[in-house]
Amino acid sequence: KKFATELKFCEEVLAELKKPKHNSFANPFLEPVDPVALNIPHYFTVIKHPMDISTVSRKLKEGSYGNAKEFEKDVRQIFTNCYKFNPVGNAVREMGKQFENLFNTEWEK
Ligand SMILES: Cc1ccc(Nc2c(-c3ccc(O)cc3)nc3c(C)cccn23)cc1
Repeated sequence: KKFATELKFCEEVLAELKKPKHNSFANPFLEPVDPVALNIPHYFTVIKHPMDISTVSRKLKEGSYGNAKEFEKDVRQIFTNCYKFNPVGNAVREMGKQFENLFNTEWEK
């Protein structure tokens, strides 16, 4: 796809991920994980590439993504971080699964 239309699509997908109606499962992924607030001081020793939707949004606005693939890579980093840190059975892990499902549905449109 032409560069501009590719990034326009990324903006549209991001807008959908941020909609309040998805808040029940998207919430933990909208802002950077705060290890102090969450009392998980070891977070940055476990997660080498922190990522969240607000950071993806900023990078998209700043023109940091050369193409849709680079955008997708950062979004999927959010999911892999979630699954690496939150063990099976943890509620946030299940929220990550729901959030990934939403992204996959929008991304394939
Ligand atoms: C002791 C403990 C265990 C698990 C968590 N996970 C967690 C995460 C999280 C999200 C993404 C991520 O890559 C890592 C963690 N976000 C939260 C929130 C918003 C509330 C409660 C728990 N949360 C927090 C504390």
